[in-house]
Amino acid sequence: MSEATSPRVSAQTLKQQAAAAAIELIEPLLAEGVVIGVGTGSTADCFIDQLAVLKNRFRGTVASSERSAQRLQAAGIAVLDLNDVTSMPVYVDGADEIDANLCMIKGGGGALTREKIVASVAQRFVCIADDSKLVQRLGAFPLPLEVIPMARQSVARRLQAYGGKPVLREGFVTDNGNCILDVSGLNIVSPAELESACNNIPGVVCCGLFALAPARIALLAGENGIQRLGDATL
Ligand SMILES: O=C(CO)[C@H](O)[C@H](O)COP(=O)(O)O
Repeated sequence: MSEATSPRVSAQTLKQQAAAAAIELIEPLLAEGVVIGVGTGSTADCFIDQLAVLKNRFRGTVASSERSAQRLQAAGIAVLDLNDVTSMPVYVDGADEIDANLCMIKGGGGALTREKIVASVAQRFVCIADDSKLVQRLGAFPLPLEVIPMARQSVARRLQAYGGKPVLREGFVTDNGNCILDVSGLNIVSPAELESACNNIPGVVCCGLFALAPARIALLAGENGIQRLGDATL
């Protein structure tokens, strides 16, 4: 890459900046008894690392993956079973793509099902990412679907009927013991309609579209600072 086109700020720094913006946003919510939902991925890792400083100011977390649970525990942050938690004020996670309506494609790390479950219990989803994740239309990133292994071929045929090109994520097993199909070539005109359609395919455990319940706030870090989309207040 030439000097003229090389970014001034590294991708890792942008992720840390997005995570820091989320910490600043949620800090007023922290109190004894409060549980925070925590996502999965390299940006969520930055959030976990920064949340560790505040670990004595809230009850604990629910993690969206074994990977995040391990990182939280290593940081000394309590990890709770979702079955022991009735409410969470916020869920913080990254995304593979996000559009202006705060609909997302998630699941690049394969944790989409637990991410959607934990997010569904939280009152609001705060998406943190570098601004390269902001797209005009979702779908350049292959859409991940978690699928029951016995149904991977039948699900793949149904996705082909939608114009998709499903590829099995080789050698990958989700935390729930299932496989992932990464589907490219989809023309995602209506993310919510496609999410509903995928949800209705027998054998699909979870679709990586988060459009029926999009993020409420996105904090996108770029060379010129944090771009905030969505609700004006938390
Ligand atoms: O959905 C996810 C994991 O299943 C992640 O949120 C998504 O892949 C973004 O990850 P990263 O922050 O590493 O770019």
